Amino acid sequence: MNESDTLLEVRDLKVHFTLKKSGMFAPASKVYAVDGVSFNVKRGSAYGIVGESGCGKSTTALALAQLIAATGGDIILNGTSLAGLSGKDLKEVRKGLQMIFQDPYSSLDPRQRVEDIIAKPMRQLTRMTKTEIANRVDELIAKVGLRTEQKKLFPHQFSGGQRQRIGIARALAVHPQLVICDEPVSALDVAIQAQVINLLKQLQEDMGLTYLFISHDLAVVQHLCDALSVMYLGRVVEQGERKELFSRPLHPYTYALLTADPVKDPTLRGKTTRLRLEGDPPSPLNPPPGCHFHTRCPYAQDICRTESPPLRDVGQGQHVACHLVTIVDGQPVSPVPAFA
Ligand SMILES: Nc1ncnc2c1ncn2[C@@H]1O[C@H](COP(=O)(O)OP(=O)(O)OP(=O)(O)O)[C@@H](O)[C@H]1O
Repeated sequence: MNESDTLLEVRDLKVHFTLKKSGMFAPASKVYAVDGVSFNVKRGSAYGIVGESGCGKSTTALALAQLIAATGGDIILNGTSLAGLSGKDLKEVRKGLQMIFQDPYSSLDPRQRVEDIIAKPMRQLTRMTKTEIANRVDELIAKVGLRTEQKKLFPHQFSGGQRQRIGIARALAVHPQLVICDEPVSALDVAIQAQVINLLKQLQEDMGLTYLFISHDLAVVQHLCDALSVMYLGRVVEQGERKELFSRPLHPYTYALLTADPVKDPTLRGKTTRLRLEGDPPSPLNPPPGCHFHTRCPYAQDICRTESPPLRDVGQGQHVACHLVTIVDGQPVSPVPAFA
């Protein structure tokens, strides 16, 4: 990949939350919400981050959007490290990183008209004139499929899908370099989900947008994303291009996610053996030693219980953090069965 193709580099990102002591002599405890996450996002692409609830997806998104502070690591946008930026420089970077949130009900100010909601980032972050802002509001409203006269309405006068369209227009208002979508459709009905996903795809084609797309739903990620990382308990367990990862998952956790609901993905019907995960993920307050997944992995060996597997390049852009994946004749061999 050419250097200039990379819009975002995330290097060893860590977000550890320190919890208040429960008593005077109790030790302070830490939540290892994001614990050394690295990935690259190509300009003009859609990059997915998937995993179960609590694996650290939203925390990663918030840290990237500079809405919470990272504990460690670096975020490099367009070749510029964001570590230690402040004041005007930080404001400029924030402009380039806009978010679309999960809940279109709570993410829009109920007291503001739609035109003011969409205009707000332009008023705060740019020097655009009133006329320029008004024209851009009209342009964005049309782009997301709403009618111009609807700009005078308040959020409660819209359906969930329409509100998410307003959230998308607001995120695009200041021409962001990266649009971070945190579960943008999971609060919507299935039929509306498809409409919003198609709108995001259309906008990407029309405007050359780059997305970071956070979702627990692999079907949505498969539809929209070019490459992805699979997270488990604060770490990336597997990453690669969509085609490789969906046709040949190597990590037992990725395999379990992909085969969890074979009926939902018709392309996998009849080709997979289901790997059912028992129990919930352990707490990020007290992650298990070694591979975090070993407590739920049917293939776990002694080494998995003691040594943390690094994320290794296994060819074709695929990376996996599993002791049990080996390379034979240049090809990765995994303990999970290959799809038929
Ligand atoms: N401000 C905070 N203080 C302490 N712990 C936090 C805080 N924010 C998140 N966490 C914890 O960090 C872990 C990761 O949370 P996060 O919301 O990033 O996960 P997620 O994968 O996005 O899950 P979900 O889809 O349910 O939001 C969870 O255990 C969560 O309880």
